[in-house]
Amino acid sequence: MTPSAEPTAPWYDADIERIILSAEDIADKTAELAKQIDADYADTDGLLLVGLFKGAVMFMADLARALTIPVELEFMDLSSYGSKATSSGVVRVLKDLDTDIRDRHVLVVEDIVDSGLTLSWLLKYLPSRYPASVEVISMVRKPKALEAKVPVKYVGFDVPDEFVVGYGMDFAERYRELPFIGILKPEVYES
Ligand SMILES: O=P(O)(O)OC[C@H]1O[C@H](OP(=O)(O)OP(=O)(O)O)[C@H](O)[C@@H]1O
Ligand code: HPA
Ligand SMILES: [Mg+2]
Repeated sequence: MTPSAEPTAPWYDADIERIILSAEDIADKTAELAKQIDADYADTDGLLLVGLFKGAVMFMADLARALTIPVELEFMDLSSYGSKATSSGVVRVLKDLDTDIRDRHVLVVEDIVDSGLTLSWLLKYLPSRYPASVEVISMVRKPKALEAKVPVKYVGFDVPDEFVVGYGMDFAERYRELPFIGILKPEVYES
């Protein structure tokens, strides 16, 4: 599909190499994952969704509305990328949890798992707060995360090892609002 086939943000066409997941692909997958999660947590008193700023905001909003079990929304802000296209390798906590997660069923919501560094750090940190359980959902996953064996229970799509943007994902804070997920032209982040 060419970028201009999506009825939005034509001013970004020049920067997007190709769309890999349309808004419809994303919505269909969200509904499918929500159904699975509804069933998996049917016998619990509900879920605490922990979204990571800022990338997971779109997925968090859509997933929360697609689920039928009771959910509460919580956000953390961890950063390892800054304005670059490669991870700095160091995870910084910019905003911690505001609530006590003890005995709660936690589902970490991510837009993307790439090197797996952010998630590996978080999965070591959260057990220190004694949740009843911790699982992870991510709309997309890169091959490096698969190799690193980061435990992502619910995965929307496996995507190629290229820099992707849209549906919450940015490059230098741009492109998050695109309703689709596309590959950013390398000349945009190499320049
Ligand atoms: O698996 P990793 O290699 O750690 O990369 C994935 C993380 O990187 C991005 O966040 P970023 O730190 O760029 O912040 P943002 O969500 O505000 O864009 C993305 O939203 C994930 O949280
Ligand atoms: O490919 C990516 N795109 C946007 N943000 C990211 N954070 C890690 N990998 C990516
Ligand atoms: Mg980012």
